[in-house]
Order: sequence, then C-alpha cells, then structure tokens
Amino acid sequence: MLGTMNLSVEDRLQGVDCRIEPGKITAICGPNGAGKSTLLEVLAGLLVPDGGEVVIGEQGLASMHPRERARRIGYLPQSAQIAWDVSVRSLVELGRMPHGDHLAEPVDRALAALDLAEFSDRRAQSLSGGETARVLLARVLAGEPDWILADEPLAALDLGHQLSLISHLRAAADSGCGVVIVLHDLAHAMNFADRVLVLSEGRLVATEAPERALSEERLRKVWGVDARWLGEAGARALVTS
Ligand SMILES: Nc1ncnc2c1ncn2[C@@H]1O[C@H](COP(=O)(O)OP(=O)(O)OP(=O)(O)O)[C@@H](O)[C@H]1O
Repeated sequence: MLGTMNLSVEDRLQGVDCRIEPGKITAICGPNGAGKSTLLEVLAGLLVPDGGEVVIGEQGLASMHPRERARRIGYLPQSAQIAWDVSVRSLVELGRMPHGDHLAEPVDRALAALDLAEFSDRRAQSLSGGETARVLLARVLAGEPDWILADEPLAALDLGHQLSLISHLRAAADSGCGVVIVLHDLAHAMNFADRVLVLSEGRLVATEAPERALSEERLRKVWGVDARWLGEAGARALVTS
C-alpha cells in the first residue's frame, strides 16, 4: 500500500488522505493546477511535504534510505528530457542503478515492451519527443520497481503507442506492481484505470472506481464542463455539446 496521511504542501495540497493499492492502475485526474504533479512528487519522495506523511507498506517514506526508495519507486516526470549523450540502451541500463547490478534481462524486456529494440544503438538525444518518452519509461521499467509513478506518460505518444503503453502498464499491474499515473485524458482514465483520484484546488474530492469518480456531475463540479459519457463500460467516449 502507498498512502498519505493529512498531507499538505504550501497552498498546493491540503489534507490529502489517500490509500493506493498495489496490483492496480490508479489515475490522478483534475484540472490544471489542481495539484496532481505535486502529489506525485510527494509520493515519489522528491518533494517533502509541510505536513502529514507518505507511507509505503508499513514504513514512512521519509525514513527510507534513498537507494531503497529508488529500488521501490520508479518515477517518470512530466515532459522529461534527456540530458546525456548516450545510447538508448545505456540510458535504459541506468534503471538498474539502484540495484547496483548490470542484469541484461530486465533491460531487454523493457526495450522490447516499449518497442525500442531497434533504437538500442541510437543516440538518446537524437530521438523524437514520443520516442524519448518511451525510452524514459523503459528506464523506469528496467528498474522493476514495486511502484511506477508517471506524470502524463501518454502525452507525447501517438494513439498506437498510447494503447501499447497502457497494455504494458496493465501487465506491470497484473504482476503486482502499483501503477499511478497522472492523466488529463479522462476517457483513458475511465476506460483503463481501476481507481481514480480526483484533485480539485489542492484537495482530494474522490477516490473511487472511474464510473463514480468521473461521473457527469463531477465533471460539471470539478472541471466546470457539461459533458456526457457514451458507450459501454471499458469503451466510453466523452462528448461535449
Ligand atoms: N515549484 C513550485 N513552487 C510553488 N508553486 C508551485 C510549484 N509548482 C507548482 N506550483 C503551483 O502549485 C499548484 C499545483 O501545481 P501542479 O503542477 O501540482 O498542478 P497539476 O494539477 O499537475 O497541473 P497541470 O495539469 O497544469 O500539470 C499550481 O497552482 C502551481 O502553480
């Protein structure tokens, strides 16, 4: 379990209590500035809250050794860029650093999962935005963390790679990993997440199954949008009119 108790960060998050389960995909949704990235950074241990705490299993995140934290949590920031002039494979291998080993198998698996085997020898800095996003996620997967925390991982991907990425995140969740993703695309959250946390102005206003968390009434209240869900469970589309 990854959870927070009475978390606060300046005027960005207030009194956030959440409990996130392993083996599931949890989406964090909310309007711009609601505090989604802030919550993810705090969950990853990259931002120290002003109040409250983050717990992972039975342990407070603050008391965990940084190497242990890096082994347990793989974090993918929003719009990340690659600063090193190295090959794609070398970059993905950096995911093994917290383990202090050079195991090839998890690196090969991560490269294959993200359709990157043919890019292995390319210079990482020569990739397109979407390819870069896939390489950075492959680095996270190569570390085989218990938790994957990803901020808008679908944003730079074309539709085919979005769906492929979602299926790999689902496979990670099915193998017991807890997957937490910030998503602006509410249809993706509705169709692919097991739980949805909704943030509004720094407060958590829902932690529920997607159908309830993203009800039409909540879209009106939180996003200020009149929209309707069409289609069947698992294949919903959001229309505005
Ligand atoms: N480093 C920072 N210092 C102070 N305030 C910040 C900082 N980063 C973000 N904020 C503010 O905190 C609030 C929450 O920001 P955050 O990035 O968590 O929102 P978000 O929900 O992820 O937004 P978006 O959908 O636009 O990415 C915003 O009002 C933002 O301006």
